[in-house]
Amino acid sequence: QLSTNFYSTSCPRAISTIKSAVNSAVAKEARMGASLLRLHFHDCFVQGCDASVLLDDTSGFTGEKTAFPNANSLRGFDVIDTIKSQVESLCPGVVSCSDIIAVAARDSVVALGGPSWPVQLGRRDSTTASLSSANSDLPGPGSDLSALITAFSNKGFTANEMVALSGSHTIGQARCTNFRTRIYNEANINSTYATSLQANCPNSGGDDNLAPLDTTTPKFFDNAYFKNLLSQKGLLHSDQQLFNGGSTDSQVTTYSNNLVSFKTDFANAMVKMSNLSPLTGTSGQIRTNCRKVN
Ligand code: HEM
Repeated sequence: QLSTNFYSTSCPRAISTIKSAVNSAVAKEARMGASLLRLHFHDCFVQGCDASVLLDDTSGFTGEKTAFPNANSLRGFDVIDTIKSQVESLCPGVVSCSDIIAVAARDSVVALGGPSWPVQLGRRDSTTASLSSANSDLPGPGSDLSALITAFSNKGFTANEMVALSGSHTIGQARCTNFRTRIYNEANINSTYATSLQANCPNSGGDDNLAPLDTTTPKFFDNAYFKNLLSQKGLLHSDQQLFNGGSTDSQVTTYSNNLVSFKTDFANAMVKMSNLSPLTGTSGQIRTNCRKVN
């Protein structure tokens, strides 16, 4: 039901407006590209790509922003607000918040040197959100390979697609609280790498101190993430699980040697992720303000 030309008559400048805004946000801060990509993932894995992740908590409504994977972690809400107000002034009540996130995620990857993909459009926005689904459906950084495979399989993805999508961690940052156990207690980590991370992630305190998920080129969407895994330089426990003597090792090796095959598989998996259970037709609504139900 979605189509790439959904707004071509109702809001012809919507897509170029989103792209310009993403390009300027990424030019200002490269990490914002990573944050917008992650926002799309955390939207789509919880109730489908319906912008449920954008809804603010109020006294009578609990959204997803305080879920463990999101709280003090998800970013990019202001950029989405800016884009939304620009497209609202062009075409009031036409462009959904969920479509804005989907296009912004694609444009972010392109801005950082990654592949492009066609974004199907026509998603509508939810009137609900689910804190409990956000807590249960988004995989955590302590997950083992089997848990990662299951979390993605629950959303219809193969293990191969899970590995390709994990290549997102070639950009962006993580907080100390999410990799502390790994750098102090795990054996399958490069010891020089672990020691260097410990300087900015003490045994206690500094929970929000950041380190790049890709230690070599964190502002560039390439295959360095997979190369790092071969030398046990995955930042998160879950990252290194993809190359730890298990069934996904060979795919990691392939991606580390073949940038084109990673980019192709990543783009295809993103198309699939972007299409997770959209609201269409008369379901949901086009929110005026992405942070609240009309
Ligand atoms: C395979 C399971 C995954 C796990 C366990 C996981 C976990 C995490 C964690 C813990 C962080 C750091 C958050 C923080 O410290 O505040 C992170 C960051 C990030 N994740 Fe994932 N993630 C996974 C898959 C994905 C997927 C599928 C995507 C996108 C399609 C993605 C995109 C990102 C990006 C771009 C960042 C950096 C965000 C920023 O710098 O603001 N991740 N992830």
